[in-house]
Amino acid sequence: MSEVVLRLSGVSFSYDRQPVLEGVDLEVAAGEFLGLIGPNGSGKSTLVRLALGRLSPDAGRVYLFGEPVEKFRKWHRIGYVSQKSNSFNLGFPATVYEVVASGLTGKLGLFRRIGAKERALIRETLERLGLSDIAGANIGRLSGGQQQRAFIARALVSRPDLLILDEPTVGVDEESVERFYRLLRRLHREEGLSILLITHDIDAVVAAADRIALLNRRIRFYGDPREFAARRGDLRPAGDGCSQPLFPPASGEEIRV
Ligand SMILES: Nc1ncnc2c1ncn2[C@@H]1O[C@H](COP(=O)(O)OP(=O)(O)OP(=O)(O)O)[C@@H](O)[C@H]1O
Repeated sequence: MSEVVLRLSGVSFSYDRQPVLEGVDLEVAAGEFLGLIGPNGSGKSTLVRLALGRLSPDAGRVYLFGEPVEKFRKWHRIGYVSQKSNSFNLGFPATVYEVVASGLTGKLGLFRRIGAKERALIRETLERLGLSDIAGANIGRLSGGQQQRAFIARALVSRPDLLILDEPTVGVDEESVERFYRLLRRLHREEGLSILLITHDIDAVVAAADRIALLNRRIRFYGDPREFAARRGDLRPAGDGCSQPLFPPASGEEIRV
């Protein structure tokens, strides 16, 4: 049986008294690429915060690599690019190299210095993401696409087994978005990286992922991307009683939800 890198089992969560997630079951198997989609405010980022142990569920359990999240300590096994990375304190005078190096803090601890092994890891990661030529550039001066690659490089430098990306293509030009999906496919297919991608790029994620989860407080669909593509016009936001489909049928254009 293949390892499950992330499992949410019966997870419910409310902010104050407002329920945001109810009875969510979800897993990412080793080497799997799961696309998580859903309308604005449907609980996607909250699910990620629970998966990373930054919030505790009101009910249910979260496991990372088979361990309850509250006991999990091997954070270098997880690379995380948050929704806010692109607005990451861009006035801060950090170079691309320094941003990528900061991804090793979890592995090294805050006070251990970077040695030859770590420098090699950083160089290799910069190379892999096509950032070597701009390693010395100030992050604040780069294009959205270059910044995005720098944040992905920061998440990858500790050689994680699971990469979690929360809407990484927001504010990034079209060509960089295409390049981003090519990169994800390569990391997933050639390097066996497990990926949880939260996105509004439905067509792109349906084409790239192994499985799709559609969230709207509860999981509304969980399965094969081709089946999702065939059924997307029938999926309702609040179950069968609702007449409004959650997505229009595919039109060949990218549809934002
Ligand atoms: N810290 C918070 N305190 C109170 N309510 C919150 C907080 N964070 C999010 N919410 C609310 O919880 C609900 C789910 O938010 P969440 O950010 O998880 O959704 P999302 O699917 O990631 O949305 P989007 O696609 O817009 O990023 C929303 O109604 C949101 O307003």
